[in-house]
Amino acid sequence: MADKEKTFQFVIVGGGIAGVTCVEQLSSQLPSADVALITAGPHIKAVTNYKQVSKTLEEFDVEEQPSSVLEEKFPNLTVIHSAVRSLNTNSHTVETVDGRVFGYKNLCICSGARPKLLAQDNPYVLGIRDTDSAQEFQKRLSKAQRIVIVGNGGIALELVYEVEGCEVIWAVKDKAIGNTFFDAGAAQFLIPSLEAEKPEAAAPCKRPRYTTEEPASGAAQTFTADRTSRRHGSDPTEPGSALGPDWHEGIVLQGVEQGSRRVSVEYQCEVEKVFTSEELLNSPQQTLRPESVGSWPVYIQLTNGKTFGCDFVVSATGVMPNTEPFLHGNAFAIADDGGLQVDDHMMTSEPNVYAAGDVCTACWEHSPLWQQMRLWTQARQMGWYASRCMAARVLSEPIELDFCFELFSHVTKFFNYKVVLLGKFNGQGLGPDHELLVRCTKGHEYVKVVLSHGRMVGAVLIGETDLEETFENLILNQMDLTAYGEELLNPNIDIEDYFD
Ligand SMILES: Cc1cc2nc3c(=O)[nH]c(=O)nc-3n(C[C@H](O)[C@H](O)[C@H](O)COP(=O)(O)OP(=O)(O)OC[C@H]3O[C@@H](n4cnc5c(N)ncnc54)[C@H](O)[C@@H]3O)c2cc1C
Ligand SMILES: NC(=O)C1=CN([C@@H]2O[C@H](COP(=O)(O)OP(=O)(O)OC[C@H]3O[C@@H](n4cnc5c(N)ncnc54)[C@H](O)[C@@H]3O)[C@@H](O)[C@H]2O)C=CC1
Repeated sequence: MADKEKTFQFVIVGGGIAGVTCVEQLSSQLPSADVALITAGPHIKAVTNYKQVSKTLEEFDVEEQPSSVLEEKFPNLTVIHSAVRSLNTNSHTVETVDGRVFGYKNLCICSGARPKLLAQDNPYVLGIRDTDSAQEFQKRLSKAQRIVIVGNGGIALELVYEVEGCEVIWAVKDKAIGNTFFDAGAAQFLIPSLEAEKPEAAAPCKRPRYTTEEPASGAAQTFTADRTSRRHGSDPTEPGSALGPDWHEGIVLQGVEQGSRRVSVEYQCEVEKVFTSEELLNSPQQTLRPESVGSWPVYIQLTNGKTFGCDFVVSATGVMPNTEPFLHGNAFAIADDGGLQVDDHMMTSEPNVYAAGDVCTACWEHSPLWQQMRLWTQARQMGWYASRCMAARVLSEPIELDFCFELFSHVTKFFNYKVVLLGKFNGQGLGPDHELLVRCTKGHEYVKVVLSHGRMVGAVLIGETDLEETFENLILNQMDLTAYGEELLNPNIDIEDYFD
């Protein structure tokens, strides 16, 4: 191993939302500390226009910026453009792929996650994570007549709604769509949107997009995924930062045909096998051969006995934390989902090593109203809190678990509806010991409240319900709502006034 080039007080690995938030907060709190950000690509993801909407709900935009913007803002910061190849927690050093070695006093790993693909090396199976993979998807889609989307979470929900001019077969394991966010009732509310035309010219998105081209010096960038160039200087084998809210706005998700959306859902099935045309022709099991054999480049056999030919398969089947291979050789405690276990100070099992964002698994005793989901907001919150924990340790100050981990909250958009999820929105972990109240107006709104022992513990709000702040308060103050019964969702009562 080469000699140590320099030892920094803080080294942060990863230029996604978790790593960049961590760097910004550290540099603001400890302006004289020596901080290094090690990240593979030339760009970083920065949170802009941050707005605390209520006690726990937050909104912000995301900008992909050249890392020089960060260095100009924080003179104490050095950005090292290379991926980490290995970490040695005994010697407190990291080695980058370009052979340089840096020492650290405190390290925060924010290396994100990568798609957990159904078939790792199959060229016809794509995952979507960063700008490059989104571009590859768009390029392949533009020539496609039929694709199969496997998975029932965030990416699948976005794609089935957005893709046009191409037949989409959507294979889901469950009885209803969107299992990571919704119950069957909400799914039923949303399904008609798949058959309806997309509303004309959606309001222009205020969030800046992500780029693929070198910007004018110091400028933030715009995503134009019809360009085919790669991120300059980036290694295509290294994962870039994850896309985020509204990533698909501004890129054309259009297949080879004209016309609108055509989606058919295959419920309660998994993938048995993915075959190429040649493999099918050579298969001894004649029954596996669909009539179309030879006309598609790839075939997918589902556990419901059906086989579909298609141009390619999108594996939207969740993510795997990025710990391989650079953390090998250390004794990190790893959670069942593959994440680095962190305690309530975002510290891993290795001394002076913290982690934040998609790469980590929150292993402290959670508030009864919070759960981890690998989301943009949680990446920001964890990066921010990890930096505060590191600073508190250096300053020998006490620090308590941040309030943002009290209540799970997520605002997003699916099928052109605003979606707000609060607390145990799907009764997670409550067993049969809970009650649901639902109010639904077709095509307008879906409101579900989860009650446990008369107290509100979660809610799903789809549409412009304007209920999020009141419900957030009711969940946080754990008021006994037994006396209100179903009146709680009576549309003729102004609930905000009621609980004022
Ligand atoms: C298509 C898509 C849509 C999404 N939509 C939403 C949404 O609407 N709302 C929402 O809340 N969340 C959404 N998410 C999830 C959200 O984007 C992630 O949870 C979040 O960005 C994770 O941030 P992170 O900083 O932990 O990781 P990442 O953004 O993945 O950043 C990790 C960084 O680490 C770097 N890195 C990796 N390995 C190394 C290494 N060995 N050495 C150096 N650097 C390394 C990478 O280059 C990258 O810069 C979406 C995700 C995807 C893929
Ligand atoms: N609007 C939002 O909040 C969005 C959030 N995201 C986030 O981005 C990340 C990646 O998104 P997704 O890949 O959609 O992950 P996800 O975790 O949201 O969903 C994964 C889905 O794949 C299914 N699945 C897992 N293994 C499978 C298998 N072998 N066969 C069939 N189905 C399988 C799961 O049941 C689940 O429905 C997630 O962290 C997600 O939360 C992504 C898009 C939008």
